[in-house]
Amino acid sequence: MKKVKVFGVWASPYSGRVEIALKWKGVEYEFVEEDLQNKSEELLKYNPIYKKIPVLVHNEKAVAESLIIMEYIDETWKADPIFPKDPYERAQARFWANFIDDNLMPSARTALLSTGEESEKAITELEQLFKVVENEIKEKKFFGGNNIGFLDIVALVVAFWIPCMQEFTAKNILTKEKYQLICIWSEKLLGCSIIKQNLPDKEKLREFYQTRFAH
Ligand SMILES: N[C@@H](CCC(=O)N[C@@H](CS)C(=O)NCC(=O)O)C(=O)O
Repeated sequence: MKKVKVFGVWASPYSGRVEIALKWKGVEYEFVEEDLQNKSEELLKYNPIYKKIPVLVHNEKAVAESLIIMEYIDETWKADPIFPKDPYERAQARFWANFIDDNLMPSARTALLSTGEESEKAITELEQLFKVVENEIKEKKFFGGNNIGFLDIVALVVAFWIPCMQEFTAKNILTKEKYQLICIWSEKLLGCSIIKQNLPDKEKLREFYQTRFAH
């Protein structure tokens, strides 16, 4: 039995980022696919508070919450660090990761998955949030500077999942015309082999969203 297990859902950007961090480090792991409509006893045991994926189990000890799991991975397997060395830069990376998860993701979910006034309002909000991200990227190649790191992996949701969802829902919010720097960064990130090889299949993802979020 492998000593590292990830409880996740193949289509989830949260478990996706944990898998990419493990691949980045070359850590072998077993992926346990969860059915969120019928959560396993193990998931409930390992994450009794939130009952959510992803959960990383290392030597029978469980760590929940994707951002915390990524920190744990970086501290446990030290080669090829994903966090910046400098404490200030590390603090900034955590700040922007929380911004993405607490502000951008909920807003994108409502903008893309709801309809009518609720969606319109969320689209306006999301456009403002994209402007903030665009301003943060500026001339950097990646979020953390010249190399892909923690924040780029977290922000993959902007480079991959949101564009897929836009395509599936025919809502064109994140465009090259409006957010040139985000789109240039996205292309570079998606061109990186570890990232490219570990993203879900787009057609499979489309089917997943169609069945899961059909109105
Ligand atoms: N803040 C959590 C969010 C994870 C999350 O939202 N997971 C969803 C799937 S994408 C989940 O497990 N949902 C099940 C539920 O809410 O019951 C993290 O970063 O790990």
